[in-house]
Amino acid sequence: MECIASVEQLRLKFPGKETLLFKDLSLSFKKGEKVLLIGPSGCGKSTLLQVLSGLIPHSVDIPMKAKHIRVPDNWGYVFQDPDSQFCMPFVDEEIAFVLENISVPREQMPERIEGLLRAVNLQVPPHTNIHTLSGGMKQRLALASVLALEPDVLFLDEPTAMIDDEGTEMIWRTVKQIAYDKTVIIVEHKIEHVLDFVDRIILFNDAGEIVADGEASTIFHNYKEVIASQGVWYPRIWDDYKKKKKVRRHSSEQREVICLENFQGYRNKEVKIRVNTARVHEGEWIAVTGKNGAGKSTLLHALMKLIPTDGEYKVYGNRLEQTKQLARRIAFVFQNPEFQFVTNSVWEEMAYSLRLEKRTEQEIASEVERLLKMFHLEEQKKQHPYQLSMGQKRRLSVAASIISGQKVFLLDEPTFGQDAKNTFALLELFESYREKGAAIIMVTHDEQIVKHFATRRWIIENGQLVRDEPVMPETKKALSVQGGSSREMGYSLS
Ligand SMILES: Nc1ncnc2c1ncn2[C@@H]1O[C@H](COP(=O)(O)OP(=O)(O)OP(=O)(O)O)[C@@H](O)[C@H]1O
Ligand SMILES: Nc1ncnc2c1ncn2[C@@H]1O[C@H](COP(=O)(O)OP(=O)(O)OP(=O)(O)O)[C@@H](O)[C@H]1O
Repeated sequence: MECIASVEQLRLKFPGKETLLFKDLSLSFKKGEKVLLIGPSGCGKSTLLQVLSGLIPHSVDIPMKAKHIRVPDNWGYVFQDPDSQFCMPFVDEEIAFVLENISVPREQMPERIEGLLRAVNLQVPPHTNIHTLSGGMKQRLALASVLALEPDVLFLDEPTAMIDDEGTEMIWRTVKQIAYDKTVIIVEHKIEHVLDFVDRIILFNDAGEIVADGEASTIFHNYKEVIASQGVWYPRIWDDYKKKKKVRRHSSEQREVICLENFQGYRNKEVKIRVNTARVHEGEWIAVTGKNGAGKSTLLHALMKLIPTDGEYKVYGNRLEQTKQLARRIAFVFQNPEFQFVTNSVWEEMAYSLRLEKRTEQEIASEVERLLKMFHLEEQKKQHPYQLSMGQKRRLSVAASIISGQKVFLLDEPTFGQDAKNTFALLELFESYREKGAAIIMVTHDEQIVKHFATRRWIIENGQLVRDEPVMPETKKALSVQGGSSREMGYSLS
């Protein structure tokens, strides 16, 4: 079959880095092939997609060399971070911009735009400001605007990382229908949704080398050990994890941490989140779940007073009115890690809040180094936070928020875009804090995380906390009879 994209002996080195990311990497893709790229966080999956599409070096000037590169003529690219995708302020204008580029007559545009929004189930008026969309809504729009192009080759870089389960299923159904005869190259950690679609899977190791390349139907069988050793997701990984999961201990302390009564959060003077009554205690892990756009991030923003609020809200019995006061008690991880970064290097980002606390340089250095190691970011310490891979950005945002030692955590999808190794390590770190009495409120779309780690669940629907329930006790019972430790699986952060 005809080759549509390839690289031969690719060598690439990021400025300021001592080592090559790819050392003579050769790879080719056939027309119509559906390929999934998997590998640990930071191994180079996104970079490779950018080389294959020609974005590197044409739009992003990175020194590279290759004996030969074949870039397809007509391609579409869904970026890992939807915010970097958009060039217009409104939803309809964003898609119209793409349609204009492929010469669709103006009078046909409204119908085409509505059809595309339906295809990704983005239920907002077409002339909505993109800035007001939730993370998952933005990802739906990013995909709609790429589908509008009708490209021969689709590069999809974790296109559903922030999309709810139902939406993820629906979006892949749409891609499968629209792109059944196209070439599709996918990077995706949520592999279960694409396994029936892809023909071929390529596994990379930490050094950006190919360690397995084969048919999708056999690769997990033939290379199971090497796949597991790289710490990437594979089918039924949670079953293996459960077998080795250590016994969960419940904190005996039940001190009240957060109290909410008739609490509301506003955006543009409109109530966007309402909580009639809720309590959070030490030792609780609350999973906040709900569809894209339901109001989960808005709830966390309200709890940090990043948006106007009213009603009763106490933290350890105190009414704290300012974000600054709250931040001393509560570690907050934003949904988009980039919104959090305030300095020019990974090291400085980690040191930032310790400097505010006027810690000594020696204390800062020792704490920063300890966490860099724990979060697998040592090699990146001099890099600008924006130059990290998505998984690394996510880990930096978590590490920088928890470094001050608060005991209450508001976490907005802290594991999205992570490989398995780092996901389990992060979850276990939080679990160790919870066991010692911390309180965790965590937004997630991952039901496995809810089942295995949460003690309670808050369901958000249409801007309201509609259910507050304990997580199925039999799950916890099942877990507590399992022995072993996570360390045996190599999932520990430390
Ligand atoms: N502009 C840059 N300057 C220096 N290093 C960079 C730059 N961009 C990326 N890197 C490094 O290159 C490596 C590969 O990044 P890439 O985003 O391709 O990884 P990835 O496999 O897609 O990871 P993830 O699964 O975490 O998204 C990372 O270690 C990253 O820190
Ligand atoms: N900056 C903003 N200005 C106005 N409205 C906003 C803003 N950010 C979000 N919204 C709206 O508030 C509602 C809730 O959004 P929110 O981001 O809280 O959803 P979410 O449940 O976190 O979704 P997701 O799962 O996609 O992250 C949505 O209707 C969204 O369009």
